[in-house]
Amino acid sequence: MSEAQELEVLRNKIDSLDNEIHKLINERARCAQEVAEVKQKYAAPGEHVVFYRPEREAQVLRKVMARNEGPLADESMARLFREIMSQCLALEEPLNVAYLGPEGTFTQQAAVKHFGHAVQCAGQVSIADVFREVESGNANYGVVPVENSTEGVVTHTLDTFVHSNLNICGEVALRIHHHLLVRQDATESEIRRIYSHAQSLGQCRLWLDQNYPNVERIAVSSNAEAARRAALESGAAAIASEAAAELYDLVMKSAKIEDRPDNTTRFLIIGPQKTLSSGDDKTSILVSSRNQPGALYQVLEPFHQAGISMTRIESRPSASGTWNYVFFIDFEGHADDANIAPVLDNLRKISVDFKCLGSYPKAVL
Ligand SMILES: O=C(O)C(=O)C[C@]1(C(=O)O)C=C[C@@H](O)C=C1
Repeated sequence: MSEAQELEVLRNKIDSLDNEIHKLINERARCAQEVAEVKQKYAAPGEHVVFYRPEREAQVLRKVMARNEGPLADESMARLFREIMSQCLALEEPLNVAYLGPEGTFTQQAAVKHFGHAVQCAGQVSIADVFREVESGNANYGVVPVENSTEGVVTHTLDTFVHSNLNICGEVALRIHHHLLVRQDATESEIRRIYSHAQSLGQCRLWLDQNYPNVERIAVSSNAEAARRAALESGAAAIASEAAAELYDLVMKSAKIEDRPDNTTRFLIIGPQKTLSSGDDKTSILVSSRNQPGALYQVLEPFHQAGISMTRIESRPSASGTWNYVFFIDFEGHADDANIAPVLDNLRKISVDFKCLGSYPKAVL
């Protein structure tokens, strides 16, 4: 057989497989529409029907990864299913997602990674605005950064939870690569200012000390804003993502300049609903205690007793006079789990204030 003939045989096979896949995807979409009807049928009169089910989505993606035999990588296959589910959910209910903008931020990438491309994303100017959009019902869900492996916690996000009634219903981890971006017409000697978000300047501190020790570093509200300025001002550069480079027509002068190659940011999905157990979950709580000897020990000891694995603890000074410290604690498991519910009940009793910020599936992708 000639090359053309061999290709024709294989392409015919691909065409017929595509046909099958196409039919199956639409069959799946019709099923999702039926799921939506069932959800509506069983909702109480006037009840807000919740179409988005993070626990089910996590289970679907975990199953995809577990049964995958290749040659496609587990993660690549899960990303394909992520998109299929995103489109199926959009048939049930088109979602609006507020994220810490503007367009081109890592938070936007996190939103797309978590929800897929079938949601309507709206960039907000601050973390507080993301919370407000969801609280007012303008957006169904919100996405905010919460911690970075190099720079630590995003204090703004934690502090906003203190006065918010929203729940955490998901998490996303994103590997963060920073690039030094300049205008197409820029030359080395022309860089006099480098713009970026304070967190990103921190994540590239050593690289900047080595390569641009005498250049002014200016913290701005987001990396995308930094890119926007670098595009407008001569003598300016930005530390930002590849997406921001494309958006603002900048070129990458130096790529992957983050000090630590494993630089990762964790984002939270916030929404009005509580999430059911997916079988592999995390819970975030906020606990305040008095400034007295043994207070922190009292908070932590029940976790140890119950064999609950803590993944993070963060303390923040209390804004009100009544709280001396606020502890933000993440641990493995769901608030409804038999070994966890009594620990939370106990904490509720012994703390000055206590809030369960939400139980949610561990990030799959
Ligand atoms: O199982 C459901 O509840 C569905 O709505 C179906 C489906 C899916 O496409 O698999 C879609 C949206 C939900 O967020 C979860 C899963």
